[in-house]
Amino acid sequence: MSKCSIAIDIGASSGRLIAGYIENSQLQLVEIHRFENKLVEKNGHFCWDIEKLFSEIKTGIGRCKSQGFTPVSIGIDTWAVDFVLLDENDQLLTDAVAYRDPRTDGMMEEVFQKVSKERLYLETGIQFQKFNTIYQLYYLNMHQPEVLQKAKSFLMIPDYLNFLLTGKKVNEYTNATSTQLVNAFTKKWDIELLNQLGINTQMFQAILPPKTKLGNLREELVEEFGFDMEVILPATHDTGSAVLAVPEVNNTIYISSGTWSLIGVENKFPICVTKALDYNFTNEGGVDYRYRFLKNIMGLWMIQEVKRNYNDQYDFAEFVKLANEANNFSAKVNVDDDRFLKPDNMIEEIQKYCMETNQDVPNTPGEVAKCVFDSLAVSYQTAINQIEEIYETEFATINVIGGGCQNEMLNQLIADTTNKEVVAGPVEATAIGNIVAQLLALGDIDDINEARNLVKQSFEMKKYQAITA
Ligand SMILES: Nc1ncnc2c1ncn2[C@@H]1O[C@H](COP(=O)(O)OP(=O)(O)O)[C@@H](O)[C@H]1O
Ligand SMILES: C[C@H](O)[C@H](O)[C@@H](O)C(=O)COP(=O)(O)O
Ligand SMILES: [Mg+2]
Repeated sequence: MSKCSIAIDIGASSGRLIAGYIENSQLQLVEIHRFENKLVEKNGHFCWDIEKLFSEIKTGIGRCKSQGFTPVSIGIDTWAVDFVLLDENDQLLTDAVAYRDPRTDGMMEEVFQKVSKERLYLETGIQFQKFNTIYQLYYLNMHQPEVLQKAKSFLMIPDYLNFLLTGKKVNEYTNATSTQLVNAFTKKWDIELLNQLGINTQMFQAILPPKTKLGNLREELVEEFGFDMEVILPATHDTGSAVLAVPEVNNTIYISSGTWSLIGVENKFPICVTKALDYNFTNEGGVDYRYRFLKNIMGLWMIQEVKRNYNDQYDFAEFVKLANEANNFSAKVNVDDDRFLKPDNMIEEIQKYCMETNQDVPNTPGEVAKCVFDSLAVSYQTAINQIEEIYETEFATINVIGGGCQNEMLNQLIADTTNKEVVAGPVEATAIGNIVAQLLALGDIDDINEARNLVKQSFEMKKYQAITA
């Protein structure tokens, strides 16, 4: 039986359980279990099926031994901002409502009546996304105050899954920063801000950093699995784990390319200057209290929805092939328009946008896909220009990580549009960062530099240069 550490990485479109271990000075990965993640409608809201997700986690853990692995540790990472509330008996008071649910429409403006946008940004350094946790809680404050008053525990999605595994209730730092309720400098819950918004401060848990050893499994789970293991906090915000796996951060802009495209750089300090506010960049927490200066771009969510609209008739590789064949189609959309956050039909929304802007309307799967990929590349270029304006320097390399780095057409489009070298990989950057954080906690790796060198020597990266016309 091989000893390993297990990463549970659950993104907005898929989850995976990956076993990781070091052999021959390389990080070896074995995918043990992969499952779909998607929104479900529950009690009038878009929600995550948290019970199904935990069941999939247990299925994956149950498969380890049969695949020859004895896990010594496990870490869970997921998307950001979303949470559940527990009552005094640790029972769920809320569903796991998803950030794409329209309940937060207008909540940002309500909060600005109490706290200015400028103050929020100067203190938290977090980008203004209408689905941030602060606006979700403010919705509850306005429409279901009794729920907030009864709440004894606020747990973000990975925190809750950790609670189900261990019985321990903590808030992990990198994900807590995505709430826009953590002070970027003290790295603690901003109690004054919470009080000003009338949000119950008692339900928040201690904020603990990545590499914290949370404890062992609940007894009943040890019996169920036939083995125990340490539950360790990675960067439980999936993008925080992905960025840890970026092999070379110097002079590099990363694009964590999955359901979202998170484009940014790694810092040792927060950047909360006016220009960063104007361009809506964020300073999410990273491992070792570094900062992820980045912004959300709508991402491959758009092609995921196009795929769904075509009843999954084409897979992602086929969309790339069809887009390449539609190379004369040139209409583009502003991917960051809120209309693309959760449209009833993504294809129709893209077509409407093109009509409204007097462009050719995409009618074939290839034209729609090309419009999405071309539009993403333009949005990346804009964000890169903004980063270089704020940093007053040029970055030489763009490192695309995550599932989207398999989109060779988009990688080439990014190189052509930005005239920079694009390095693609690793695909499972998030899971890699998750495992690496565990190995750092276990002392198998000394520090982040050693971790990034291990990633560099373990995974192949593909390079793209701009093709001049
Ligand atoms: N073979 C492929 N070719 C092109 N794109 C791909 C391929 N496989 C996956 N993708 C892209 O990767 C995306 C999923 O990336 P992933 O990081 O797994 O997302 P998340 O973590 O948000 O669930 C898909 O939406 C798709 O656009
Ligand atoms: C809603 C957040 O902005 C989102 O979680 C983002 O931060 C993120 O991490 C998305 O990861 P995916 O793997 O789902 O693209
Ligand atoms: Mg992901």
